[in-house]
Amino acid sequence: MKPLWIGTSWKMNKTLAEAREWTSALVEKLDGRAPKAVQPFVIPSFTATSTVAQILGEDSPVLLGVQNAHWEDAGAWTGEISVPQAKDAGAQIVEIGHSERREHFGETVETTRLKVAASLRHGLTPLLCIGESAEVKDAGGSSAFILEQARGALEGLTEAQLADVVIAYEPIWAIGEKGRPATVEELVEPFAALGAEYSGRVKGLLYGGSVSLENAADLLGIEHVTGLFVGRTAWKVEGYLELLRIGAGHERG
Ligand SMILES: O=C[C@H](O)COP(=O)(O)O
Repeated sequence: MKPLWIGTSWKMNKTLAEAREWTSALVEKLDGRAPKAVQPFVIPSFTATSTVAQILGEDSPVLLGVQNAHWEDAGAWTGEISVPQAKDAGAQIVEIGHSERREHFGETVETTRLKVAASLRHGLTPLLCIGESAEVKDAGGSSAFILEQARGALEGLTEAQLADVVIAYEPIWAIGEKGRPATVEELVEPFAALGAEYSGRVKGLLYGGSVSLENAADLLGIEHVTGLFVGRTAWKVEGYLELLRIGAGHERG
């Protein structure tokens, strides 16, 4: 049975002192072991990547990621970082295509495809985020929309490469302060569509968007869901540890 992936992106939050505090508390509580059948991961801001890597230490049960990386290995791309630089700083995961990057920073299906390929080329796990707007959902187009995003980004991969990819379905309407938590009923169909195409072929099919201590267990119970990608609830380490406990206690069919 593959582990449940339970992780957090800090988005544009946390000073180095805050990053140290969160990570040190996590390391102390985990004491070198991941909770049963759970793969924890954390995705800090770029500035904290190497600090978090040092605190996690070598052979940590917690994987480390970056929130974005360019598809070129180096060059005149002001403001960007490359996958080799992310790897050099200690990252094992590259988050790609979060809706905030698609909306505000011009991320497209084509750039997500290039970034997935670059991550795999350097042996890092692409964490591909997909998700539809409220307008697309209201028009009944959620599953078709997210499948198009996934297929576009993963086009041309071999089965072996696909097996290194993690997909996170994060409906835009469910993310952040302005989002509304999705009900289990609303997520069954999109996950059935994703599961029909990718279940068993990718490393994980995660759900993200207003995950809380109240809804986490129910979300993990949705067919084909094999993990959670969490923002606000995990930014306090106690919240993250509680989510890991919920994951460890989850009975899988
Ligand atoms: O990357 C995480 C997601 O965007 C979810 O954020 P949230 O849990 O604060 O809604």
